[in-house]
Amino acid sequence: MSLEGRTALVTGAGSGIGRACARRLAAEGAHVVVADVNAEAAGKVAAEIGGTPVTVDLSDPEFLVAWRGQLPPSPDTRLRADIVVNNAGFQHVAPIEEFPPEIFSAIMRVMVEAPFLLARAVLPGMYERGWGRIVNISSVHGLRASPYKAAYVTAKHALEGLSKVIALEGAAHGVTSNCVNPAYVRTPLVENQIADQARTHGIGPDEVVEQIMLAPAAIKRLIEPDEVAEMVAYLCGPAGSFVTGVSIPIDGGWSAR
Ligand SMILES: NC(=O)c1ccc[n+]([C@@H]2O[C@H](COP(=O)([O-])OP(=O)(O)OC[C@H]3O[C@@H](n4cnc5c(N)ncnc54)[C@H](O)[C@@H]3O)[C@@H](O)[C@H]2O)c1
Repeated sequence: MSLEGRTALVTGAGSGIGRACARRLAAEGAHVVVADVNAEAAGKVAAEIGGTPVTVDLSDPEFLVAWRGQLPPSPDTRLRADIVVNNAGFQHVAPIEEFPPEIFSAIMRVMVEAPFLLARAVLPGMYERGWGRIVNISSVHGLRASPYKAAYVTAKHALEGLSKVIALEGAAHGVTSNCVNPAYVRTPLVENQIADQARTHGIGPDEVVEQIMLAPAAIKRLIEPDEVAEMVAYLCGPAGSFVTGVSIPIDGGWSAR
């Protein structure tokens, strides 16, 4: 129970990797604020782990106002968090010349601006208490590109930069900031991608996984959300206290090529 007494905000915690992170951090004793645009999903996960659900759309620049209104009253009006896991995200696949600009903007707001706004809100408190952990769920696409994922690749690369700047500014105040970079994780986001690609290429879902998704990886399987959550718990726990400003691939050897 290395995180007893800590409060962790996990965005997109209603599903997939975020849900696994929320459960894992709660198992370490943290009180978890389960934030998601999907109220039902946030409520379910929060009930499961004794956390606080927050319904929030991170594509709305005013999301912090909605967020504050749902948290239990605190003597401190600022957003209190010892740990932030920036996980919420989604993607859209299209060639650049057909990529809708409004979807590009929405992806940038959720995956780059929201982590920036959250950092602005929580860092002063972390600095005062001399302890904080920011973990950004980036991707292999934060380190390398794929065609047709302009917004996703751009957003993840930007998140890598933000994470390093926070690491440099936070170091003197006991705050670490890191990225975790998974390849394909078995979550609803990936299940949808498998179905889309099966339709596009006229092949079955198993062929999509084997022939397309796992092609660059050395270990030929999808990752489980708990395997990502384990790395997040490591970065937030005592063993991770000297690790900052890095990006850790969990990609079955993809980035070794
Ligand atoms: N699944 C993968 O293979 C994979 C690989 C690398 C990185 N990632 C990253 O991991 C993160 C989580 O992905 P996942 O696969 O668990 O996806 P998921 O679709 O299972 O879960 C994403 C969650 O984010 C929430 N969300 C989406 N838009 C939101 C918004 N505007 N405001 C608040 N919440 C919002 C959704 O409601 C959902 O609960 C994403 O940032 C994704 O880019 C996923």
